[in-house]
This record gives sequence, C-alpha cells and structure tokens, in this order.
Amino acid sequence: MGTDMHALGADPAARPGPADPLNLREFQAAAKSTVDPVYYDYLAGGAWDEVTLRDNEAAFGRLSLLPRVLRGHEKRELDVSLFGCPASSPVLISPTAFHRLVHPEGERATARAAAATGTIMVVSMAATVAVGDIAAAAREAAPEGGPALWFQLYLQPDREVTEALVARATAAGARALVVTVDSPVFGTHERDRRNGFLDLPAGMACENMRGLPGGEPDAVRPIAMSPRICWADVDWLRRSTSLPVLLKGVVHPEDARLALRHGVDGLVLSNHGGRQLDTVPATIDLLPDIVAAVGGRIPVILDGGVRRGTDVVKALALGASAVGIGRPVLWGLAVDGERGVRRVLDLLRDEVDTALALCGAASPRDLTPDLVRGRP
Ligand SMILES: Cc1cc2nc3c(=O)[nH]c(=O)nc-3n(C[C@H](O)[C@H](O)[C@H](O)COP(=O)(O)O)c2cc1C
Ligand SMILES: CCCCC(=O)C(=O)O
Repeated sequence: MGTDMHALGADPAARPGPADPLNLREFQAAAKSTVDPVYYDYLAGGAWDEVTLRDNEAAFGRLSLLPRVLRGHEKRELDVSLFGCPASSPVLISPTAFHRLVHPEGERATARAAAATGTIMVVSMAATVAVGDIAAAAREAAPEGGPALWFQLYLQPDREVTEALVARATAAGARALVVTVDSPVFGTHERDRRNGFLDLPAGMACENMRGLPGGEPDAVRPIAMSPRICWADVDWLRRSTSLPVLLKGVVHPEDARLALRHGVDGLVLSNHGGRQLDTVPATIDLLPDIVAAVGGRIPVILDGGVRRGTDVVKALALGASAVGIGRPVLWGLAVDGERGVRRVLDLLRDEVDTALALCGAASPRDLTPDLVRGRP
C-alpha cells in the first residue's frame, strides 16, 4: 500500500498492542479502571454542578474545521519556542497536584516523559515531589539542554514564603513562573466531600512546602489560597524575579488588559479545568476575546478540555500560542507511569501532525481563524 495508512506500523516497537489505548479517551477509560475510585473522582471532578467541566470539552465539539487544499507542503513542523524554551509540539503539561496519588514515582515519572519528548512541564506548587528532585529526574532523561520546567505558584499572603518558593524553583532551573489567579478560595468539589477525600494519604505531602520560613525545618506548610491577593502582589513578584511571569486563570478581557499594564509576560487562559468557579464559559469560547484584548503583545496559552489533535488545531487557529493538558497526563501516568505519559504526549502530537496536514498547514503558524467555524 502506497499510503502510510498506519505510520506506527513501520516500527514494531512503537506498534501498540491490542490492549494499548489508542487515544486520550481510551487512556481515561484505562485510568478509571485502575485508579482508586476516590482518587479518580478527585482527578475527574469539577466544582459544584460541573457545568464548566463538561463545557470545556463540549465547546470544542461545537466548532468545525474548514481545511484548505492543494497547499503543496512536504511535511509538518510542530516545534514551538515559548519564553526561550524550545518544545517539540505546541502542547504543554498544565500543572496538576499530587501525581503520587496515581503512581509511586509521581512527578518524577511525568518529568522524565516530558524531557524525553521535548515537552514543557509546568510543575505544580502542590507537587508530591520537590521541584529540585523533579528537575533532577528530567535532567537524567534528557541531559542535553536542561529541563524545560516552569513552576506554578499560588501567591502566598506571607511574601517571605513566596520568595522562598521562587528561590527554590529558580535554583531547580525553572524557566518561567505561572501564577494561578483563579483561586482566591478553593472551589467546592462535591465528589471529594461525598468521598471524604480531604487530605493526602500518609507518606505523601506537598514537598515544595516543606521547611519554608517561619516553620520547623521539616514541617510542611499548608498552601494558602487567599482572597487578599491583588495586582500589587503581581507587581511585587514582577519586581522580585527576572523569570517570565505568566498569569493562569485570567478569563475576563479587562483582566487580560490589566495583565499587560502590570508587565505580565504571558497568559494561560484557563478555568482550572472547571474546578474553581462553575459556569465560567469554556476556554475555547473565551479565546477570541482574550486574543483580541492582548493584541499579539504576549503569548496566550489555553487549557481545558483538550483531548484531540483537532482541539489543539482549533485553539491555535483562534490565536493560542500553545495549549496545555491537565487530566490526560494523569491518565497516562496512572496507566503506565513514565511510558504512559510519553504515550499520551506522542499520541496527541501525532494527531496534531495529521490534523495540520489535513488542514493544509505545514506548521501552527499557517493556522488562521478562517479555518474554524461554529456549527450551525
Ligand atoms: C487533579 C488536578 C489537579 C490540579 N492541580 C492544579 C494545581 O495544583 N495548580 C493549578 O494551577 N492548576 C491545577 N489544576 C488545573 C490544571 O492546571 C488545568 O487548568 C486543567 O486541568 C486543564 O483542564 P483539563 O484537565 O481538561 O486538561 C489541576 C487540575 C486537576 C484535574
Ligand atoms: C492545593 C492543591 C491545589 C490543587 C488544585 O488546584 C486542584 O485540585 O484543582
């Protein structure tokens, strides 16, 4: 057969076995059957009625792609560069807490998969492995070039604590700070309340919070989500680090404009995967307004509900510089540790490559808003 009907077939080692998940949805199903149902609910759940959680995915389905033909490209170029970090695809790993809940290696395994595939990983402040140890694992997997890790931060009311966290992340080699601003309080996850999942099991902790100023040397400080945090705190952070500062969780165009005025370097358009304020619109529906507000001055990264290469292509066509995935990484980790995460990242990259080709695009730069239509 002349076409590469099954491109994976060329390399027997890469060929999936009959039971291997073939797409992210199949990874979700496989994760659901292996993860403790209480932990699975924690990963899967959203806030209150989970309207936003469902809509993030549904909204991609309400958009169609209108491809161009006969564009004469040889092959695709998926690489992107964000804040000086080269990445092999426009898909990055959004920060998610508690990876050791689903795999004993936790964030170490995720970081190895990220490094091996050339993917940017945003390390959660609520990681169950310390950022320095995550960076060491990433370096082992890809010694050349260093790890492309960014660090996610909840600004703490005690600035000394935030300063110490930033110092740790910087020392570990983090290349950007992602400040999550959609969490003045923690969203209400009723699945977790029903299940009584209120704390990490014994032997697991938020390791980045260990031994911070104002506490005992080995004590783990609770992560504060504080409604007192305001733009002045962003200004302070901007002054106190030379790393790029991104805000994650800006959804109102006026806040996007404010972010520009406060010298922010990038935005992650996110509704926290539907886990904070319920009934916020799907991120893909918000994207055109945020892109217009920013006017190309800083990159906009979108996350929430990205499950297929076509979702990635829609977001890039509507002006995102890259997208993030949250839950799918945890599904891969739960199913097969580092290998599972690699497979999730590779599958999505292959889908993006094929979808680009079918759109007549040779790279994300060729994607324009006219390729996306609302369904009638
Ligand atoms: C289990 C879980 C834990 C999360 N932990 C964090 C976190 O620690 N910090 C943060 O900024 N966002 C956190 N998020 C939100 C993700 O960064 C991301 O916005 C969201 O998962 C994207 O949606 P998706 O899961 O549909 O891809 C978490 C999401 C999940 C599902
Ligand atoms: C302090 C833990 C934060 C985890 C989180 O952001 C989430 O579960 O969505």
